[in-house]
Amino acid sequence: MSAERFQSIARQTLLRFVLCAGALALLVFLVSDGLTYTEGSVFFSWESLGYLLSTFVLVGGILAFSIGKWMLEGARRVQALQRAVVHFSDQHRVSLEFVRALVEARAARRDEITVVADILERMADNMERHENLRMREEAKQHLWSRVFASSLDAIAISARDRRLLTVNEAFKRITGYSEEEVLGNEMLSSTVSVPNETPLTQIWAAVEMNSYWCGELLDMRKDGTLYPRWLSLSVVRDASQQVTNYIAVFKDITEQKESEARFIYQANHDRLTGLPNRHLLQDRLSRAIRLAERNQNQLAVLFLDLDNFKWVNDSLGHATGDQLLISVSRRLQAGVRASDTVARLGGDEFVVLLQQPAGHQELAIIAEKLIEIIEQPIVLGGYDFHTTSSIGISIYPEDGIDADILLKHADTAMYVAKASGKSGFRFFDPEMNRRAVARVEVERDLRRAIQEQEFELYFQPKFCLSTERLCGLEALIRWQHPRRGLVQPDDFISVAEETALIIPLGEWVIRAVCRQVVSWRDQNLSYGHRVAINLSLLQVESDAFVDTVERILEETGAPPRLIEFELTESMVLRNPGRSAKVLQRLRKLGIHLALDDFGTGYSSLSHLRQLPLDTIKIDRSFIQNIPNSGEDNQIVRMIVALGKSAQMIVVAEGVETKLQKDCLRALGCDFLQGFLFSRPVPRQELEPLLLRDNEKNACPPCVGCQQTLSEQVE
Ligand SMILES: Nc1nc2c(ncn2[C@@H]2O[C@H](COP(=O)(O)O[C@H]3[C@@H](O)[C@H](n4cnc5c(=O)[nH]c(N)nc54)O[C@@H]3COP(=O)(O)O)[C@@H](O)[C@H]2O)c(=O)[nH]1
Repeated sequence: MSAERFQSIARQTLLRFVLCAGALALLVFLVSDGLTYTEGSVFFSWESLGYLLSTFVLVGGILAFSIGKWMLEGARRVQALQRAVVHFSDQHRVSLEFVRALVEARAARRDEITVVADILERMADNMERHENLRMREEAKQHLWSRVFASSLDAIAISARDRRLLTVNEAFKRITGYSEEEVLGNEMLSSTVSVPNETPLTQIWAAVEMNSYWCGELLDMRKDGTLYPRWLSLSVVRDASQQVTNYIAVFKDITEQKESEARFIYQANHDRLTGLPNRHLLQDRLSRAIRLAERNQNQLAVLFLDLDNFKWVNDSLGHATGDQLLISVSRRLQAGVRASDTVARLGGDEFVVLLQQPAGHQELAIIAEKLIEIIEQPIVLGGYDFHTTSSIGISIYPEDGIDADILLKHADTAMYVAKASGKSGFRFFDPEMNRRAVARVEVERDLRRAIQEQEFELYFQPKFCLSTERLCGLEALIRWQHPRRGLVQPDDFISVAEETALIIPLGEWVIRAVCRQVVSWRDQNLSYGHRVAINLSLLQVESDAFVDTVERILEETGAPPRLIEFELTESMVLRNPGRSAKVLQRLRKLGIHLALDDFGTGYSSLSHLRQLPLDTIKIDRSFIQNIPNSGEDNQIVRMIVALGKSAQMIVVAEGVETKLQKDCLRALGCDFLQGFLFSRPVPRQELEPLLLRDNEKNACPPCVGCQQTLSEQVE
């Protein structure tokens, strides 16, 4: 089709549309193959020109082509296309709505399609949209000014020279300055300091580079008071990326800082005493170590533990225990320099960190002083209360070069101080550490040994002085360690007691003895009156103890009269009221009760008389010095006399010489036990010594045996 013909068709169509449908514009395209347009033109009615020029003229033919192309495709897809929207993304984001689109195919020629677009209401829509946009813009401006005014955060806007142009209400409230007073001032001019001493120039450089900076600054109010503020500083740039303004948004973070400080304080201090806790102590100790390393100094860690705190807590209650801890913490603080640290690790454990001690001698003086000030009476619940403490000392660098090791070694030394009689102090030495490590191994092995039943009983005979015959046995535990061989009780009983493993271990001993006495009875083997079993404090204090004993007796069928329990004086005196009750119950079961190691606990026999005891065993320490020590002779004589007057059997333990034996005979002892007669021996060695015929070989009546014999007859 020629260009003239195309123009002519277009004009005719335009005319028809303008006349018939009030069309404002006409787009005419020539599509040669039914798909691709080859030519196009846009015609506008005179009425529409006023509106269209501003937008369409700019894009001219290209726009016409785009619209035409779209319409062609649209028309093909939806034959009856009535309504469609096309968006053109130019700067003004013009949206054209084609109200009606008609496709008119001129049948005469297949390659000739005239697309007529009737653009109606478009301009009115555009106008309305422009108006809406303007109003929205105004509303936005209004909203922004309200946000600016009512923001709780202070906002300050400066020009590109950083001189303030405007500030909001929050700014005035926080800083105390009016707008007039700060306009023209340089932004951030009231800053006093920046954490980490970052210079302001560095902050501005960061803003220039990243368009943003935020951080904490210390600022001065108009009244001269300082406050921390959290500030965000940003840059406004124009289209050519030139800085036009700076915006500072900040808030007063005093409260936030205070609550942060409170949180940090709580995380680092003991709630009860206000002393540094373990966490803070470790931090201070690590710093002190670094400093000492730099300055080639020493420092010392004193680990302090109260000797009877558990008793206070259990007997006088937790409130009293708390009072005691507060009082101790104050005394400790008063006892050292302000530059030293007193910390509470928990419970009754305190640590004193001493900077630059002069040496062992000075440390010993300080430790003694601390023990002494804690020993001063403390008024608890209206009463004067005395407490003692034990201290372990470790020194940097000789005992360790890191915080954990120094604390661990001071703790080990404290443990040794406590074990060697309490109310004292000890310096750490490597031997202590070796023992501590060995102790951990013993505990681990003991747990396994209890599972695997690696224990066995040895028996040490007791002899009657008047008849010189076997009159009883003491059962003594031994541990057949798979690696270490036979382990003596002194090497594991204390660990078992500390770890409470003595409860299952003690139960094993009682059960094993009960089974043994039944077995010997069944074999008609006589060992005298009974077999003694050593008890530990923890067993006696355990609520279930008497029930356990009763159950074992029932389970094994062992006659209670064949069993004797040995308790030490210190065990009984620890809680006399409770001990008396336990002993009464055991006595009621028919079990004999002996007081072991008598004479070491300074208890009066009159006190002990109130307990249902059958036997007292004079401690080996008195026996070993007789007959040479007149004093010990005297003590043994007295114990024998007191025991007799209380109708108790008196046993002397640790008899090693004939002289001792003769002396004890002269002093009137009933039974003797000791290496002179026999060491503890295993069952296999003992059994050949046991007598076959009960009747014939039983210990004949003697002063010491009267009581037991009468019971046997019963
Ligand atoms: N709670 C438990 N404690 C127990 C148990 N078995 C033993 N023990 C206690 O262990 C301590 C050490 O016991 P052991 O090594 O068996 O020593 C006993 C005797 O061998 C020793 N002894 C006896 N005669 C003499 C002597 O002439 N000289 C001398 N140097 N030592 C001698 O005394 C120990 C028995 O003492 P005691 O108990 O006071 O009668 C020891 O304290 C045991 O109590 C257990 O099963 N449970």
